[in-house]
Amino acid sequence: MATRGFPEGFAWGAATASYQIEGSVTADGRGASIWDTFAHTPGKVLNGENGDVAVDHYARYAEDVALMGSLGLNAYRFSLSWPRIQPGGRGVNGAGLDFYKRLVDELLEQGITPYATLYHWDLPQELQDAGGWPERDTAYRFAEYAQVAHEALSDRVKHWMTVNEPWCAAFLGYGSGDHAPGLRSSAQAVRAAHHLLLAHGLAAPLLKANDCLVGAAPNLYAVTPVSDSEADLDAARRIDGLQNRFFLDALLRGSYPEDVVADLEPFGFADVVQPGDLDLIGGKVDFLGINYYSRHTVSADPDAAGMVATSPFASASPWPGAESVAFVNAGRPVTDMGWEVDPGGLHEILTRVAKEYPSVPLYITENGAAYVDTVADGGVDDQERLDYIEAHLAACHDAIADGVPLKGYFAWSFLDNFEWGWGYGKRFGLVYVDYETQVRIPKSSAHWYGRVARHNGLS
Ligand SMILES: N#[N+]C[C@@H]1[C@@H](O)[C@H](O)[C@@H](O)[C@@H]2O[C@H]12
Repeated sequence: MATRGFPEGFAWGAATASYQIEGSVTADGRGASIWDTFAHTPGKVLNGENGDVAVDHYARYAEDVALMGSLGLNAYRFSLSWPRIQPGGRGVNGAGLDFYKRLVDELLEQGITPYATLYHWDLPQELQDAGGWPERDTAYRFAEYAQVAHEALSDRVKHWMTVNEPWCAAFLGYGSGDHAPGLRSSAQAVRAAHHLLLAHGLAAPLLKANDCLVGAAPNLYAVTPVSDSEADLDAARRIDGLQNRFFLDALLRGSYPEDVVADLEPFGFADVVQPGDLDLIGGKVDFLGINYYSRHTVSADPDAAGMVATSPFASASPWPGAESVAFVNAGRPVTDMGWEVDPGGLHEILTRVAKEYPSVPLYITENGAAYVDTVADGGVDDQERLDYIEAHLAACHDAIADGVPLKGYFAWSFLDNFEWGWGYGKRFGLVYVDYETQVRIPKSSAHWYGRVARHNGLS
């Protein structure tokens, strides 16, 4: 019995993404994505690993959904592979859509509510060849893709997210180059950031048809200066602006923060936004997803590279707006990613968003931790990951008690999977995957989380 109960109907889920788990990258007409190209480029992914096989979810989806059901999850967040549905970024590949129809039918059969993300970074390569996200037309191609997917699935999928972590897609993909397509241009990065939001704005009205709800899933961080010096306070303002307020204001208010626009002026940002764009972008969500992992603790440092470890090859070039900002460790325990464990930061983000952007239902669309896992006696005892999730769920419970309209939580991730630049070197899953045999082993955190879901709360 839960002593710290959550609201009735709370969504207890786990999250994944297409390129990270599916594999079968040429099956049934799938085209190449920028991550196929990037991962096959030497020096971009640890040990030269890629998502060609991943964890074979395209073939094993029924087994994986059955495992979700047996554990007790009532929701599942997954992403659609754009190049599986539109191989060259245009048209319709029925065989690609059929996979997602099969997947959704398995979920519904298990009583699991599907939450579909349209863009989790696997842009069709042909659209990148035509300019990618810095090119305004890509936003219109996305809206067409969204229409195709929605027409095929909206009879069964009622929760849609347009873009996952547009900050990563823009600033790591086009700014630092640590993510696909691996370009390093601040001007391109800020263009990409706006066009990802424009893509959301163009698609959102289309996705509401057929009684559907639409959201987006930005990655938000609590941000703290190392001191109250003017320089450190400004460093925190800049990072909070670019990481959080740029996306929250656009999505929820239909505006960009003036200070952030000024910070981005050197990169030509003012030329990117066309009249009417922000009216298209703002106020379209029925809910907001929040991906939360940790807090940024920052200081002003003219010699700083301004990067958080997002890949083993983290470049020295800062993402736009992070010049002369150092990201420091404040002494908290860290996960295998080197990210500080700070559940208080999640409570801070939730209560801040609820206060500053009121009346928007919220979901934690990603939260979780990488730790080194070891199989022993046929099981995996991942107490650190369990403790991480429990502490963050306790922060969610406190936030709800403080009036935050939190409707669900998705652990990242259901399965160990391809962790972008880290390849298979970082395990975030509730379920362990033996990458040689593809055998799944629910970790102790999976069994515990399933009990939390079934009891709708923490003990
Ligand atoms: N790194 N890391 C883990 C996790 C990544 O695997 C997801 O694909 C992203 O949405 C987000 O960055 C978070």
